[in-house]
Amino acid sequence: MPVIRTISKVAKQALLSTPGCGCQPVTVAVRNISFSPRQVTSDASFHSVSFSETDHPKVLITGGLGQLGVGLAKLLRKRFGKNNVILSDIRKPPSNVFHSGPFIYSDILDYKNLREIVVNNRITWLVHYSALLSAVGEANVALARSVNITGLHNILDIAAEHGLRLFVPSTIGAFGPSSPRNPTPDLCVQRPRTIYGVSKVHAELMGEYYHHRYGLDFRCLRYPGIISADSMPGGGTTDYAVQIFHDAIKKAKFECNLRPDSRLPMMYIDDCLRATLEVMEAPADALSMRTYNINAMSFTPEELAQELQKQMPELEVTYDIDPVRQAIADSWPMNFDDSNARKDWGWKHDYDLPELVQTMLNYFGVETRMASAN
Ligand SMILES: NC(=O)C1=CN([C@@H]2O[C@H](COP(=O)(O)OP(=O)(O)OC[C@H]3O[C@@H](n4cnc5c(N)ncnc54)[C@H](O)[C@@H]3O)[C@@H](O)[C@H]2O)C=CC1
Ligand SMILES: CC(=O)[C@H](N)C(=O)O
Repeated sequence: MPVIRTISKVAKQALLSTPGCGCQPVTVAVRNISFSPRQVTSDASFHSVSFSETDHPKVLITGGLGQLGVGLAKLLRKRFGKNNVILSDIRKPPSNVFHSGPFIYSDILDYKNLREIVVNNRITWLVHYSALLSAVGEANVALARSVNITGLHNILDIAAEHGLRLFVPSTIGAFGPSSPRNPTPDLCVQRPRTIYGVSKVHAELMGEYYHHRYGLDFRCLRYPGIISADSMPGGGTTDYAVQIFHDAIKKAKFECNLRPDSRLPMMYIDDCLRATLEVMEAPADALSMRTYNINAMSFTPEELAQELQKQMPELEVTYDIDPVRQAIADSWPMNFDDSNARKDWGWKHDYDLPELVQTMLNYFGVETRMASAN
């Protein structure tokens, strides 16, 4: 078993050369030692795509047809050029998305297909958005485990083999009932009670392990619940904060599936996508950690409804609690401490609750006027 012997020899040397007490991270760059974290045949060799900081990155976004991917592709294409950002998913793209830039089929559970896409397109940045979210994950644990954990393993191995910069989002859902909830710092107890949360803690730890062990340029932000106007959420606990706008506009009525006092951290999508670009562009030496909380605002359904009612006094909100979502919300952070992101790479949000509500209503107002003009 020549490959395995070589690996253990290199690993041993790396461990032995660790200075001091051995508590320093062992950084072994994949490209320097020609082995991959995945078991490979002895004649395989890996070449990282050399990415000079003056070049534009070539970006692949997985799970790109969900709530966040299309918006991120738009932002990155503005910055790096249309053809340098490839959206991928297992679903069929709507025609406006298909015609707005490169789109490719990619199932993250198909390792060979993923590797082919990375190689053929000379990908240098990978944004890994594929996932099953909290409520959908509880309804289908086996699939969530497979997509969120097995899929992540494929992504990590491919990113390490090809020297990619890898972004994987985590979430407020990576914390649980034994975490401090108000506020929740970056480093504290993480014992989530959902398969979604467990898979995200796994992603944080595996990404950081690959960073220390193989030199993978892993970057991770824990997103709050994200609110967007032109894309719908994919089955999470914070979805109510998007749905309320749609129902307010359509029917002036909204039935909320969380208790009126369920406080959760939230963020407008533009802040979330900008944070993602900013942390991806941050110089490595600015990052004292590889996983950061980011925050903007925290509110309850009642507070969101009151802010909306300032502009739409006719809006009626009732409550019909979904016990699964409520139990999840009760175990998540109420306020998020993102002081490390602010200190290390200058994170600053633009939208608080009043600006969020105004921006969402403006968006729908424009749409309504356009619809009635047609
Ligand atoms: N939207 C939010 O409020 C938050 C999102 N995040 C994270 O951000 C990322 C993106 O979130 P959203 O866009 O909201 O998710 P979403 O649920 O809207 O979209 C996920 C996408 O993954 C795709 N997918 C599922 N199985 C796949 C597979 N086998 N191969 C390839 N793609 C597959 C789905 O088709 C879907 O388009 C996720 O990792 C999520 O955990 C984190 C915190 C908050
Ligand atoms: C906060 C999240 O991760 C997501 N929106 C969910 O509610 O599952």
